[in-house]
Amino acid sequence: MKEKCLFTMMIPSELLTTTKHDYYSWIMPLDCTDTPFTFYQKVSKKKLTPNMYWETPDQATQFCAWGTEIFMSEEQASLTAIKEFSERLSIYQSTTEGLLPEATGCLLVGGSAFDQTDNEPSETWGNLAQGYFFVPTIILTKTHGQTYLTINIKHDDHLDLATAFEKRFSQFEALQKHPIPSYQTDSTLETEEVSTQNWMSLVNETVAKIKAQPDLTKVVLARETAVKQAQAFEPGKIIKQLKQQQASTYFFGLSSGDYTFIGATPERLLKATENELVTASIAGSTPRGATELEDQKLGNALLHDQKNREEHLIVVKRIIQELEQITQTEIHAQDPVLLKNRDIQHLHLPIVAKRTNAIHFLEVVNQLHPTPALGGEPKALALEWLRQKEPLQRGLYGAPIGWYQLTTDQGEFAVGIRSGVFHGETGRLFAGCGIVADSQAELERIETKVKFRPMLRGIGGQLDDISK
Ligand SMILES: C=C(O[C@H]1C=CC=C(C(=O)O)[C@@H]1O)C(=O)O
Repeated sequence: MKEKCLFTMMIPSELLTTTKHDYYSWIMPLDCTDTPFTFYQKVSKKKLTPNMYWETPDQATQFCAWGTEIFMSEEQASLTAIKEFSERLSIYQSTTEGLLPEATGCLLVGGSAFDQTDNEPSETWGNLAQGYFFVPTIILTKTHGQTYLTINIKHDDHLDLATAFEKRFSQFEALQKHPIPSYQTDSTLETEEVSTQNWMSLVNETVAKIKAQPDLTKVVLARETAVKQAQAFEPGKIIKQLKQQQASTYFFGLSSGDYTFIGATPERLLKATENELVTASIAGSTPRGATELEDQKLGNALLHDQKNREEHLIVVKRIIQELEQITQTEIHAQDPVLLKNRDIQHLHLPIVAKRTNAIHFLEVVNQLHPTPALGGEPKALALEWLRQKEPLQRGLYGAPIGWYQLTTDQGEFAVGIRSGVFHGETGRLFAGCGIVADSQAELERIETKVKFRPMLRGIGGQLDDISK
């Protein structure tokens, strides 16, 4: 009882008297031994969904978000629909901070579908198939060394705000008291690359198409590995293993019901701050070497390889063209550098544009997605080819995943690659690669095999020889 009173007194008084907003958002700095990841493990183990975990490659920002009174799936989860939704909302926000810290407050979190016109029901993706976004009730964020708790309450005519905030805070405190879960050791994992021969035939067909139709220069083709084990996959355990095994990637997990999309992607789609739009071109790949010398040789060869440079330049040109159009300012392209992850190295070029005019962040995300690193060039022709020929359902694979701060029009989306979707004892991992006129099916098969590795490691799979 005493704790309750103390807590009620902490609620800023203006939050308790304000009315007529769609959302009431309270953001407070917190001294907390739990990290967003330890919290995520608890939330995920208790199957409190929807939930989302997010961590940036530099680890500067992490959050665990869960619970909701509003979620968007199916056609409501398209980038256009969530933009319209965000424009209608009126939010009252109370924070002791001057500026709202990153990934705190009234957020929309989640991911859109790769192809927002795909409305096939899906066993693989469940209700994530066409994208899934939610406004979380509780968010534990750690950003630039400080932890924050956000509680978001949706308006209701009969709402007693003090009671509503108290109830959420008690849920948060109850979870804090829970121990961090421990996990069973893995049971035997079965993995099967799906229809590899058909996929290689499609690579050959796509090369022939590109040669025959010179205005189509690149198509990114994806394939799947089916995975299965005796006990259900545990998202907290998978992300824990991913985090132990590699650095310098985003880590994300998005769950709705029994379906979870997980990944360790190196690729940023777009970060929007007040003054900048920050994106990157990542395309062109080679494996890591077994020794430092071999690694350097492979990296140098990649930097000077004409086919890979071309694949990369297609992405750079398109992103710059889109951003120049959006911001009405000129951007000068530099040469790419190497981005090295545990299993793979890429050609990488960060691209920064000034945020000059009142362009909606979600509109820029919509405009950029899919870049030619995931779709192809030109976008429309490549997507048409994929819709016609690619048999798998991409769902959220290769699509924007991240967070959007509704009160500031800022946020960050990564590209959902090096990823997989899990449901009970089964899962599907995805990997794709850019096909251009010079592509060879066998080399592309090997490249995608390397790209399955991060997630295979995360679920404790065997890593066989990439050439097999
Ligand atoms: C489509 C994927 O990677 C993209 C990102 C980086 C490099 C790529 C490449 O070299 O082909 C792909 O465009 C994937 O990992 O599933």
